[in-house]
Amino acid sequence: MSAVRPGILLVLDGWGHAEPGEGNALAAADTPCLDRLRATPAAVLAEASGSAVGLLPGTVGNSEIGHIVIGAGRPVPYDSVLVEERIDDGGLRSHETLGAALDGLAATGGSLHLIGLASDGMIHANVHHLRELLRIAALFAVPAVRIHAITDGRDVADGTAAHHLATVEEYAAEAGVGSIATVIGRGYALDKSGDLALTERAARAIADGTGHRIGEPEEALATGGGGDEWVEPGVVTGADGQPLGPVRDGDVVLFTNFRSDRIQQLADRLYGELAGRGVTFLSLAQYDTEAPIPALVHRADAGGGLADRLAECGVRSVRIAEAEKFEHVTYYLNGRKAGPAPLEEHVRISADGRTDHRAAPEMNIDRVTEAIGAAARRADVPLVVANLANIDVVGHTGDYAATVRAAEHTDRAVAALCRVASGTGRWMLLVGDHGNAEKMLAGAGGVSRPYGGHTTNPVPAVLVPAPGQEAAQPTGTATLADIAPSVLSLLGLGPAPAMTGRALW
Ligand SMILES: O=C(O)[C@H](O)COP(=O)(O)O
Ligand SMILES: [Mn+2]
Ligand SMILES: [Mn+2]
Repeated sequence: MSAVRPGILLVLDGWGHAEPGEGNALAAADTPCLDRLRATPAAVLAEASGSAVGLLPGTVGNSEIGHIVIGAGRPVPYDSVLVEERIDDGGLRSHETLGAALDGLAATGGSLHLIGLASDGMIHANVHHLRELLRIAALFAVPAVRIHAITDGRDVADGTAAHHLATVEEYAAEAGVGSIATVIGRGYALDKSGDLALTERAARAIADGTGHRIGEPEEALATGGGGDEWVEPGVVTGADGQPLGPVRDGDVVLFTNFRSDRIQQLADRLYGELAGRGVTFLSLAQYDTEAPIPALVHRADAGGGLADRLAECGVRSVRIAEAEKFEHVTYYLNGRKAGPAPLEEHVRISADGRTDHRAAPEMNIDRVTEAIGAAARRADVPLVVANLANIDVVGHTGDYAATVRAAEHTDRAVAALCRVASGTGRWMLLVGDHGNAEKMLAGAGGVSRPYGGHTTNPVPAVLVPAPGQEAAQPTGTATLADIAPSVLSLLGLGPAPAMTGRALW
């Protein structure tokens, strides 16, 4: 252990790279420390999207796959890709569990309820997967398919929900089956903060048709004063004036999101109410729900990475992030293994109740910075791993000015942490997990709209050497898969056998 050279791995969430220009909040921000670090020879750009990290080519990065790959030291086929593969090889059409559930509906005259985010944001869901599920329902002659469409405005530009609802309707017309039964903003349906009152609004609309009544799905959008994300749960009524889609005993509910974190609160809530009434539950990909919901597509193994190697070498680490990104520096970075690995300590900086990140772009960065400092000062902790959430979380609001301020708060924190690192004899490795705030405008049809989503841009990665340490200049193309081998090498340890990335410094 004495040979281990202590360090800090600091993930700046949503820290992407793009040339300065309109909508680049990171380039516009006054960030003297980050600018200085990025100008050193130890700075490099790393691929953080598409096939470099295990996504389909050209797909924007996200926090889950970003942290999974940072920890695994290799690209890991993401759930979205595995779903696409099962669509392409016919595995979904011939899936036994799905087939049995749909055959059951054909026999009883029940309904299939498809619940998921209706956009092509490719972070939580892809509306094209819904197209395949509608086609399968038609093949099985399912009598009725009710679509519970969750509007986005976060992974895609705000104001595009009408377009995505039209796509869903087009797919239903093409398959000859399926009607939109509810339209619900993701703020309600995909809450992950534990605000069960929001989930309840979504669950009531889906389960028993309680909510604002509408004749056509598009009418729901008029309530979105807070944008597509906050469309009030709208319940479509049929010719008889009754809600089209309450879930009846014996129906089948299939969640179409491939990413678990934001749908699982709703999935657990609906399961709790409906599973006892003979409703069958399925999910397109594997979820981390408490409810035992069978998945149609299973996850790739993401183990054998940094956490396993640290445990094997007896190296203690402390993981620190605020609530929004806590799972990322623990569960995802550890290859989706729950609970702390041996010799691992977790520090979760709880949210302070301020939910408008535009008004408080500093979030809890001071408390996170203090916690990193406290861990770094401990001689028994060779590795501190932390996430600074501001750039990504504030970036998601689509508010350019607030995001500039988030970057400036981040710069101030990084400057303080450089002093901590040097004062405690540590190296510090900074890396983004995907792009976000370097692109705050997105154009379609000649119109630029505020954009709070992620990007395909590379991310900066930079080593701040420990006092007296030489930092080599990295060569070749870097990716997030190179971070775990780099961290191990900086600690003075070799990579894990499953890692395909390489040490950059
Ligand atoms: O869930 C969210 O907040 C966004 O859709 C994706 O952001 P994340 O990948 O950074 O969590
Ligand atoms: Mn992220
Ligand atoms: Mn994000």
